[in-house]
This record gives sequence, structure tokens and C-alpha cells, in this order.
Amino acid sequence: MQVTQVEQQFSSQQTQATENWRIYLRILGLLRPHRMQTILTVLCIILATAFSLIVPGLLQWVVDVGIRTGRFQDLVWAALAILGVSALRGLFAYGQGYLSQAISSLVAYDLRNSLYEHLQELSFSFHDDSETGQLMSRMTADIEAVRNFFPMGLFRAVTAIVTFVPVLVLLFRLDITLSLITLISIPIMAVLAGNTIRHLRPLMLAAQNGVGDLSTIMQESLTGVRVVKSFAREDFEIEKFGSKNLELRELNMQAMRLSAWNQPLMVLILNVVLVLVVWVGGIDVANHRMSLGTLVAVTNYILLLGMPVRTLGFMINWFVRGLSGGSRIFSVMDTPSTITDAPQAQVMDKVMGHVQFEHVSFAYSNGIEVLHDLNIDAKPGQSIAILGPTGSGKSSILHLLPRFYDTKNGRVLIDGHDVRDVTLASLRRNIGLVLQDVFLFNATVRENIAYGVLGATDEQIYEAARTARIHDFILTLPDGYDTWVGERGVTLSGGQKQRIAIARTLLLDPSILVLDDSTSSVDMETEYLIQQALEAVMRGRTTFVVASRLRTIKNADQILFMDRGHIVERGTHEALLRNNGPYAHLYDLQLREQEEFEDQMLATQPDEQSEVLQ
Ligand SMILES: Nc1ncnc2c1ncn2[C@@H]1O[C@H](COP(=O)(O)OP(=O)(O)OP(=O)(O)O)[C@@H](O)[C@H]1O
Repeated sequence: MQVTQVEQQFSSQQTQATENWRIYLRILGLLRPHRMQTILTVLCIILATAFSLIVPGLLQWVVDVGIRTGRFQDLVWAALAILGVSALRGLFAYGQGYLSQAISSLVAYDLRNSLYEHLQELSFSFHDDSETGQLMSRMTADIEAVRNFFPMGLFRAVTAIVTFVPVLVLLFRLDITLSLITLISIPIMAVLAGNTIRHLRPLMLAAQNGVGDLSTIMQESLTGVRVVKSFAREDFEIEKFGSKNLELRELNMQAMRLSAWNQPLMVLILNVVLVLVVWVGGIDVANHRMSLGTLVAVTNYILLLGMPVRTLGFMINWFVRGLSGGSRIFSVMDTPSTITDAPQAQVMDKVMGHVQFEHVSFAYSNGIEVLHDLNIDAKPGQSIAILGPTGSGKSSILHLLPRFYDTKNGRVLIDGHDVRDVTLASLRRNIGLVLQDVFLFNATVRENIAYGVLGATDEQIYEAARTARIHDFILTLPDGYDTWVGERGVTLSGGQKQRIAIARTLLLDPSILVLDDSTSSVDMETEYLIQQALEAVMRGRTTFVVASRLRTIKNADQILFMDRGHIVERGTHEALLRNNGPYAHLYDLQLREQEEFEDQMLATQPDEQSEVLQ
């Protein structure tokens, strides 16, 4: 290896070590709100250790003085003292165990809350680039790793230090040679531990990422179960999960193999030390250079080191897991939200709904510009229909209004205010959103409709549902408005969900509406109901709608025809037909059919309509 390569490797190892220390310090910082409990835990550790350190001294006295003088009463007192000291040690050991577990639960509670809060605040661009499964495993497995780090790693390490240091001091007071023999074991153990940590760390990190990958696969195949089943790809999904699971098992096995020999090796080192001490000390006792009581005390002190040494392997394991879990959690916590309130952000009251795009260009996080120099002026109450081929940027325009993303250049203004100069909460309160892919929460219909408005009255909820043409349907559900919907509730059709979403938006009574109505995969009756609901919700509001229904398009005050991020044509339906440009072309190709169908519907008697619908 060349010198520069060695230097590079050394400096990258150093950077890694500094980074690891930084993460540990941050994990320790999580104890700050629980410093009282932490101090008490350390106090319990110190007292439990101190009491256990008294026992070898008592044994030394029993051997050297008690047995020699042969006074039965003294031996009874010594036995009682050992018993009392052991009981006190047990009491403080219990305190240590109880408190360290309590602290770990409190830290996990805090961490879960702050991570969840941060995930809620992170902007869309973060979620675009993140896998849900990975985020979920951070919320669960990684937090668990940090939680266990405290009782299994940190406090065990404190116990080890609190035991090792006084034992060495006491040993040195008893016999220097035997202490030096004991001392030799420490650097050997330290090197072994350091070596294990170095090798275990990447394995643990890979295993924790693997858990995230597994969660992603599981989450995808469960939410996409319909696609999996319709393409009969169950075997493929099982295979995908199985191979990732196997990878994870291998990583865990490697980590286990690496850490499994740790404990026996450490215990072996300690036993070798014990043998050497008994051997050298035995010779000294035989030659009357040392009392038998001293040798008993020395061996008992060394045996006291056995407990921390035996658990050193586990301790290292939890140190490494805590480090990997911590680094994964902090990497999310350190990601700033790109969309936040400006320092001087104003609260925007109810707006008139004058929306302007001034020379707006926009790119997602990959930097590719998808909207170029757009200018739009929507007067209060106007409806703007956006059309264009797939991928032309229609939805991207909608994303800029509630500031899901910020523009690259140019400004979006509402009633003359740049959307970046007002608070996000007040901006979004003024904008109602109905997207094609409706999401309903695991809650009752009532709670779903009232989601955006705290304290909405029943009458307001019913009124919104009536306007959205869904009230009558809700009354037919088993528990009416108290019926559970979402994953664990009744299954609603796409059209029913969409009308509930429309009612949810209506209740908000926003001045500006953003509708993504781009695909309509519903039957004609639902289509009619949705159309009516949409018209009701649009009345008197500035509306931006990605439209596919001819009626919405024809009634629009402005039609914007998009192509590859540019507005290539704009105007009313009639004006654009006269223009004979891309809109007229689309009209001839797709929309005219709808018009003819509607004309036919109008000309047909109501009782014949069902035949036409079929
Ligand atoms: N989250 C994203 N990250 C990166 N690029 C994106 C993202 N969302 C959309 N794009 C890209 O931006 C461009 C415009 O997409 P947009 O969804 O606005 O088009 P659209 O006209 O609404 O399409 P459709 O009619 O298919 O819904 C496309 O090239 C698309 O690949």
C-alpha cells in the first residue's frame, strides 16, 4: 500500500472515530431532561459496588484474624456483617436496575415524540426521497437500540469502571506484584474490545439498514397487495422478502459470531490472571511473604471483576447498536425542512383569492426544471383549468400553491403576498385540496370530514356532506356518520371517498381550491355526483383544477394548455377552439365524445337514461 493510501485510511478512521464520539455525546445528551434519575442511578451503582468491595476485606479479616484467634463470636459478627453488606449491595443493585430501565423508557419516549414531530415537519422533498419502511424502522428498531444502550451499554460500562478502578487501588495496597499481573489484562481486553467494535459497527449498521429494507418491502407489498395479486406476483414478493431476510440473517449471524467469542475470551483472560495470581501469591504465602487472608482478598477482588468482564461482550454489542441506531435517527433529525416559516412570516387572514404566478420556474430535488417561466393571473372566484399531456407539469403547478415546494425562480402571490412571506399554517388554511388519490384516516366518517376544522358542529358536517352529495349515502352506512372508514373500517368506492374528501374541503371553506381531477375511473352515476359536488365546492372560490371533465373545462374562466413545463396556449373554451391549436386538437380527439354523450343524455328521457348508461 502506498503512503498516501495509508494516510488516507488513517485519516478516514480518525474522522469516523470523531463522528462516533459526537454521536455518543448526543446520545448522552438525551439524558439531560432526566439528570436527577441519572445521578441517582450512578449513585446506586457506586454504592452497590462499594458494598461488594467490602466483602473481600471482611474475608481477609476472617482468615487472618477471626480463624487465628478462634473466637466464635467474632466469626458470627463477621458472617452477619457479610450478610448485611450483601443485602445492602442487593438493594442498591435493584435501585440501579430499576432506575436505568426507567431512564431508558423515558429517553425512548422523548425520542419517539421528537422524531415523529420532525417527520411531520419535514417537507415533501424529503418524503419524495425517503422510503417509508426505513423511516418506520427508525421509529421502532433504532429507537429500541438507543433505549437498550442505556441499561445494557452505558450503565454497565459505568459499573465496570466503578468496579475496576477501586479494585486496582485496593489490590495495589495489598500487593504490588499481584496487582501488576492483574493490570496486564486490561490493555489486552481493551484492544480486543476496540477490535470487536471496529468490525461490529459496519455489520450492525448494515443489519439496521436491512431491517429498514425489510419494512419497506413489507409495507410496499401490503399497501400494494391488489397490484401484487392482480399480477399474480405473490411468489416474486415472497422471494424478494426471503432474499432480503436471508441477507439480514447472514449479517446478524456474522455479528453474532464476531461478538460470541468475546465473552469466553475475556473470561479466559481473567481466569489466566487468576491462575497466575494464585500461583505467584501461593508461593508468597508458602514462603510467609504474604498472609493467606491477603491472597483470599486478592482472589476475591479479582473475582469481583468477573461480572463486568463477563458482560463486556454484551456491552460492546449494545454500544455498537446504540451508535448505529443513534446515527440513523440523528441523520433524519438533522435533515432540515426546506419549507419553513420565514422569520418575519405574517399570518394571512381569510383571503379574497387573487392568485398570481410571476415568472415561475420550478425543479424537484433532482434539479431538473419541470416548469419554465410561468405567468398566471387568477382573479378572485375564477376557475383555471389546466390541461396537457402526461408529465407536462400540471400537478407541479398545483404543488406550488400551498407551498409543498418552493419555486426555483419567480414568485407565487396570493392577494399580493408572496406565499413565502406568510405562515404555512395560515396559507394552507386558505387553500382547500382535493386530490385524485384520496386518503382517509382510520377513523369515523364524521372525524374524517371534520379533519381540518377543530370543533366543527354536526350541522356543519352534515351541510358539507349534503353539498358534496354524500350525505344520503353516509346515512345508509351501518353506523351512519359514526361508521369507521379507512384500513380497519368499511371499504368505500373511489367515488365515495372522493366525495368525502370534497366534504372535508368544503368544511374548511377555503377561498382557493386546488383540485386534481385528472383521471376519472368511476361509473357514470358517480361521475355525475362528483361533477355536481365539484361544481358546488368551486362556487365562489378561485379554483385551480387539473381537469378531464369537459363541463369543468368549458366552464373555466381560463384554460391553460401545458406542454413540457410551458403554457403553450391559454384562453376560454371558445377562444381556444377558434385558435385551432393543441386544445382544439385535444377537443377533437377526446372531449368531443364526452360532449356528444352528454347531449345524448340530455335528449334522452330519464327512464331511458339507465339504458344509455349501460
Ligand atoms: N417528486 C418528484 N420528483 C422529481 N420529479 C418529479 C416529481 N414529481 C413529478 N416529477 C417530474 O416532473 C414532471 C412534471 O410532472 P407532473 O406530475 O407535474 O406532470 P402532470 O402533467 O401532472 O402529469 P400527469 O398528467 O401524468 O399527472 C415530470 O417529468 C415528472 O417526472
